[in-house]
Amino acid sequence: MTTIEVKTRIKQYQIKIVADGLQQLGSLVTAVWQPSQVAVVTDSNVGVHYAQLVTDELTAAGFKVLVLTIPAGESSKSWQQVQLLIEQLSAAHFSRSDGILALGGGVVGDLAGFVASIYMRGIGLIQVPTSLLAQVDSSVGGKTAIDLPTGKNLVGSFYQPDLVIIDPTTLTTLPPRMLAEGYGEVVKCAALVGGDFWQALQPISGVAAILPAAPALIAASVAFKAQIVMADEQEQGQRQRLNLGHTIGHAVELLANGQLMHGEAVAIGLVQVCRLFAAHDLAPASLVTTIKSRLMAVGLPTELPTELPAVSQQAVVAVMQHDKKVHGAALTWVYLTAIGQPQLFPVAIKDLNDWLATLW
Ligand SMILES: NC(=O)c1ccc[n+]([C@@H]2O[C@H](COP(=O)([O-])OP(=O)(O)OC[C@H]3O[C@@H](n4cnc5c(N)ncnc54)[C@H](O)[C@@H]3O)[C@@H](O)[C@H]2O)c1
Ligand SMILES: O=C(O)C(=O)C[C@@H](O)[C@H](O)[C@H](O)COP(=O)(O)O
Ligand SMILES: [Zn+2]
Repeated sequence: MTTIEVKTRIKQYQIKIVADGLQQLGSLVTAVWQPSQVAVVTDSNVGVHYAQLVTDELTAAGFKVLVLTIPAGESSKSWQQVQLLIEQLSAAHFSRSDGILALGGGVVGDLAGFVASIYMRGIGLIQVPTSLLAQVDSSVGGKTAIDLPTGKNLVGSFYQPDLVIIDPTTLTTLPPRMLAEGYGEVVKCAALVGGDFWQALQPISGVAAILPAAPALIAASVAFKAQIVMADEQEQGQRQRLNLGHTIGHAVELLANGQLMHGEAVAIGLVQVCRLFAAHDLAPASLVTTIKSRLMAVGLPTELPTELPAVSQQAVVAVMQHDKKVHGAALTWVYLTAIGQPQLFPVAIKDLNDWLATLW
């Protein structure tokens, strides 16, 4: 078992990376929660595999369990699902002594985390991520969110969990496309860190190579993210680096309307931001091929999806104006001058069209 400590201004918790952690869930959870009611929020794919095991473990440990299943997919990060979950918690008389255990990918974690943060102004939350993306990124750091038609994650909170239990064994049921998209966030993280982490990606070729490397990739990603979150929980400064590839990625993901997964859109965003800053002579052009080769090695997309008419330059610029890195009249970009060397760069909103012109 690997344990990583996270200490923020108001919360201290542990991230535990445990092979077969679901089989030990009862004892892991009782280390932080007294027996009470637990709502296991999961989705229609993940619940089939793991809801029974989790329920049995929690019940044996003395908890009363309510399983709440949402439809799988990004469209569940919605007001409608927030309302449904909250009404179900209230109908079951959940109190502030009770908690939510988010069992699933980033969609479940973001939605259930948001609900935990607003129901009764905040109840207990444990993240049990089951996708690679959620294990390397979304379960850690306390960002919770739902989407609006105008942009990704526009409603949410910073709400740290009481515990994160990462069981890499759950990745054995994850479909290859989802394994690859989670790897998109690993490439982002390794590109920010550089050094041994970046070197560790060089032998990974083909989706099948991700699974055996996963425990080490998860530990490296989570350790890095925890450091950033501890230094800047609410993204006033250096946490913005974790948004590398997301300024274009989030806009493309939203406009693709379900055709691209988050990690796929981030993969496109990573390569395109390197192209953009190279075109403006602010970064070496060689970075484009360096990043692209790691993403293409597992079959991730790297080009703007020009076959989707909704993803036009004009539409991307319009969506970017809702990016949470807009401060006043400028949007802060994250880019790399080298692997392991992220930088921030503000661009005036009024200049975004011209700024992006080289990409289309
Ligand atoms: N809060 C954050 O810091 C943060 C960070 C990165 C991404 N995100 C968000 O996370 C979301 C993407 O997360 P995701 O890629 O995990 O998507 P997801 O939650 O939709 O999961 C991907 C698919 O895999 C399935 N799945 C998950 N685990 C499985 C398993 N073990 N076995 C079988 N099927 C499984 C899901 O049902 C879904 O169909 C996006 O909404 C993104 O904005 C949040
Ligand atoms: O944790 C963070 O901070 C990140 O930026 C991680 C991102 O990978 C993640 O997609 C996050 O949800 C993006 O947040 P947003 O504030 O840009 O919506
Ligand atoms: Zn992301």
